[in-house]
Amino acid sequence: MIEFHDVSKQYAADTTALRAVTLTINKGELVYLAGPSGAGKSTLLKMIAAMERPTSGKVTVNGTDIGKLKSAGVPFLRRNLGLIFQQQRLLTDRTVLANVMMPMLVTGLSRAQAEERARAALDKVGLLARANAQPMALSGGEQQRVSIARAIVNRPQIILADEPTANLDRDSANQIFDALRAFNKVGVTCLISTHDEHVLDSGARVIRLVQGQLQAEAA
Ligand SMILES: Nc1ncnc2c1ncn2[C@@H]1O[C@H](COP(=O)(O)OP(=O)(O)OP(=O)(O)O)[C@@H](O)[C@H]1O
Repeated sequence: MIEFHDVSKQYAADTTALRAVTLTINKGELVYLAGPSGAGKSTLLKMIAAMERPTSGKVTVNGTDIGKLKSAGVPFLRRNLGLIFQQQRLLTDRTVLANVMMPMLVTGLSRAQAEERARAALDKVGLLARANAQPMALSGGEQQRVSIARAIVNRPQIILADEPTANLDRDSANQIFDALRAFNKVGVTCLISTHDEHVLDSGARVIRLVQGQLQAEAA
């Protein structure tokens, strides 16, 4: 479903974010992407969403070659992706419910349908009772759960989460991981980056990057 073949990414002559990365993530897998700050985790995730292109090598997502994807094809690719990225903050002047409804209104779903699905998504992350709150009235962990609800409302096949527990305490982080694992259980492929390896569950598949290079996976 997601394949990297000998992928390198160079931002500038002296900045190489990924070096000859080859990996396959199958449908339905939950994979953690670990590694220190600057290791290339965000770059790898951005490539799957066509927010960055490989300098060399090939990235395919559901059979689509990201390097060859025209800009008109990007929305079609992203329709299958639930993105939880730091730069996609909640709109602070809208309610929690309005934030979660937004991606559906963009795709032309009726307000009534969008609201019904948004409420169901908020329920799944345990925040239905806060639907009418303003995001700033929520804790950091709650805001991140709203971001998860917003990412999953269009029923994506793949969730990409970039450091979804950054700046959260242990309990809040565990709630985030529980929510993501629940979506994985119903078949959504999840790729989650983190530099906090304490939160990884034993037995999970962990892909580790160091200075842009993939380390051998533990068997
Ligand atoms: N848009 C960009 N332009 C130039 N250099 C960049 C850009 N994005 C990332 N880099 C550089 O590429 C390298 C990898 O960055 P990346 O953000 O992928 O790492 P990361 O593992 O996600 O780090 P962090 O955990 O701090 O987010 C770093 O040296 C970074 O400075």
